Amino acid sequence: MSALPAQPPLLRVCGLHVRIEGSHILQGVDLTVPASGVTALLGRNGVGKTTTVKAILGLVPRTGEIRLDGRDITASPTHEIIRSGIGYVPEDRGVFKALTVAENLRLAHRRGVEPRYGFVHELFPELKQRATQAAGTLSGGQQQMLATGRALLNDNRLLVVDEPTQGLAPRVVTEVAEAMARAAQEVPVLLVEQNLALVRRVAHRAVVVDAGRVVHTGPAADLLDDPGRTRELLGVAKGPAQRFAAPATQREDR
Ligand SMILES: Nc1ncnc2c1ncn2[C@@H]1O[C@H](COP(=O)(O)OP(=O)(O)OP(=O)(O)O)[C@@H](O)[C@H]1O
Repeated sequence: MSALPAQPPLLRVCGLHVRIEGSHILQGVDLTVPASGVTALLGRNGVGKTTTVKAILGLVPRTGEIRLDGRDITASPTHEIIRSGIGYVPEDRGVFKALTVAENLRLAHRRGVEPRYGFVHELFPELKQRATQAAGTLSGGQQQMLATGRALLNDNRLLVVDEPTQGLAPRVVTEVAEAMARAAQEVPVLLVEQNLALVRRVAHRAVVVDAGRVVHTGPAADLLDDPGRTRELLGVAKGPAQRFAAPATQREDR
C-alpha cells in the first residue's frame, strides 16, 4: 500500500497525557490522521494504543489537545465527540448480545443522519441475512462485522477501530481486511492492529507508540519493508508480515 500525498490532517492530537491510578500511561502523544486512507496505530503490548484511542474519545481523563477538522474537541463529552463524526469500534466490539443484528444496527443510528444500510449490507451481506439472529450467537468474525457495520451506518468523518482481528481465525482476518480496505475508500480510519499482514494490506501510514509516546511516524510500507526497524519498534522476531501478538491459544478460530 503506497503513501498518500500530503494533505491537511483530519485529526490532530497534541501533547496527550493520561494518568490512571498513579500510572503515567500516555506521556505526551502527538499524532495526526489524514483525511483519507488508513493510519495504523502500532506498538508492542501495553504501550498505550488503546488508551490513546480512548483518550481521543474522552473515555479516560486526559490533558492535551485534540482537534477534529481544526475544531478543538478536547473539552467535549464523549457523546458529543461521537456526534461530531467519529465512529468507534472498541476492542470488545461493544455489540448488544441479547439484541438481534437488526436491532443493534437500528440502535447505532444517529438521529438526523441518513442511515447507510445499503453501504453496510454491501460490505457485510451476512448482516442482512442474519438480521433476526441474536448478536450473542454470532461468531467472533460476524460480531466484528456487526460492530464495524454499526460505526459505518452513520456518515462519520473518521472511523476508529481497535484491534478488529484479535482472536479471529486467518480466513476471517482476510474478510475483515477486505472490509476495512473497502470502508477506508469511504471514510478515513485510525486502526489499532497487531497483525502486520493486515497492516501491510490496508494501511497507508504507521504511527508507532512506545512507553506512552509516539516514536515513529511514516508510510506503513517503509516501516514494514525494513525488518530491522520493524523488529526494533515492534519486537517482531522474524518476517515483517508476521503476526506479533495473540498466541494461537487466544484464537476463537471461527
Ligand atoms: N484503567 C486502567 N488502570 C490502570 N492501568 C491501566 C488502565 N488502562 C490501561 N492501563 C495500563 O496502561 C498501559 C497501556 O495500556 P493499553 O491498553 O493502552 O495498551 P495497548 O498498547 O493497547 O496494549 P495491547 O496491545 O496489549 O492491547 C498498560 O500498562 C495497562 O496495564
